Amino acid sequence: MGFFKKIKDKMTNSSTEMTEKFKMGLEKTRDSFSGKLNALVARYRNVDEDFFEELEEMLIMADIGVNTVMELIDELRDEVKLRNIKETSALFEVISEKLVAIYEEAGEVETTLNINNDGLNVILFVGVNGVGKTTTIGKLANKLTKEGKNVMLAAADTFRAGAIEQLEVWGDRVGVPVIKQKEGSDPASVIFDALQAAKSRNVDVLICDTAGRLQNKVNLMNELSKVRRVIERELPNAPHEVLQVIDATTGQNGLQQAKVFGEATDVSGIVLTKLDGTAKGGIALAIRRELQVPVKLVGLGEQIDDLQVFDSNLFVYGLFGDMIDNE
Ligand SMILES: Nc1nc2c(ncn2[C@@H]2O[C@H](COP(=O)(O)OP(=O)(O)OP(=O)(O)O)[C@@H](O)[C@H]2O)c(=O)[nH]1
Repeated sequence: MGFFKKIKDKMTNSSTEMTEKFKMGLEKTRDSFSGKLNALVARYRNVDEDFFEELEEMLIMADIGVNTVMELIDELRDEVKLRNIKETSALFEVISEKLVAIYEEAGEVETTLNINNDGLNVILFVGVNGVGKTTTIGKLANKLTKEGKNVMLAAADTFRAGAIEQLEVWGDRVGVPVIKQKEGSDPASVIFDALQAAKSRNVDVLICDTAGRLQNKVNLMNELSKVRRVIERELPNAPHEVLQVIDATTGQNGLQQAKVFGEATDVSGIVLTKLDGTAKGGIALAIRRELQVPVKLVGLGEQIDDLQVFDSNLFVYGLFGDMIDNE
């Protein structure tokens, strides 16, 4: 069975709404990626070294990451020999298969959030300013509320002007309480208050916003480790998730940010926002491969329900679209 057919079969487990979101959210990447791939295949009928060189360049341009692309090209070369593939047009499916394999080989593919059904769960959000952190917290609060969870927000980004109010707007919109203090107060103290409130009000999920000052790594580390210490002391096994938000449109820069945050705190998952706003969606694969941290959620648009659980098969569907539809 061809790989596109396999993806199509696997997609039957996903709702049509989810499938559509991935297809629409990845439109820019698909137009660029599939468009270039089609042109390349039309130009080089036969698989040869020149073809591989251009393919390599094209994949690097899609932000898949140099190391990942090198591995991918090596594997493609092997596959071409093994299956005795002569025509470039036969490579679409092999490429899609390798993209999924690259993602899955990097480790466990568990992308669901670690949320237990009984007791309080704490999710800590980290990331630099402007990447879509507050918006993502709002969207996640909405998603969890819809799933029947009792959600609370902690406004521990006490540094950026307007951050507390912005979170409150989301709290009102979704209908969940926001625990806050005044601007400039100690984030760890806000988190402490929020934990007490969450415990006494039988909250299922406490989502904590934090400030993202990348300019000063020592401050960032101190702040995050203090916040963590408070959480760990007040609730064993918490935080259940530390999610770093990365803006997909910043490409390889986002990868650099992730490395700094990774040194400041243990990150359990990545939220990749604004995938709909970039033609370089390949960054999702680079992050997985180069950081060894799974992409757990993706932002595929500005609407409240545009935050989706990442799925490597749906991602590849987003990249190839009609080719898979027409299988
Ligand atoms: N198109 C698109 N826009 C998004 C997505 N996620 C967030 N945004 C937009 O990105 C902008 C910045 O988002 P914010 O949530 O304000 O940024 P932030 O990271 O909270 O900023 P800080 O609070 O400073 O960390 C907003 O205009 C959001 O609507 C997404 O997945 N797709």
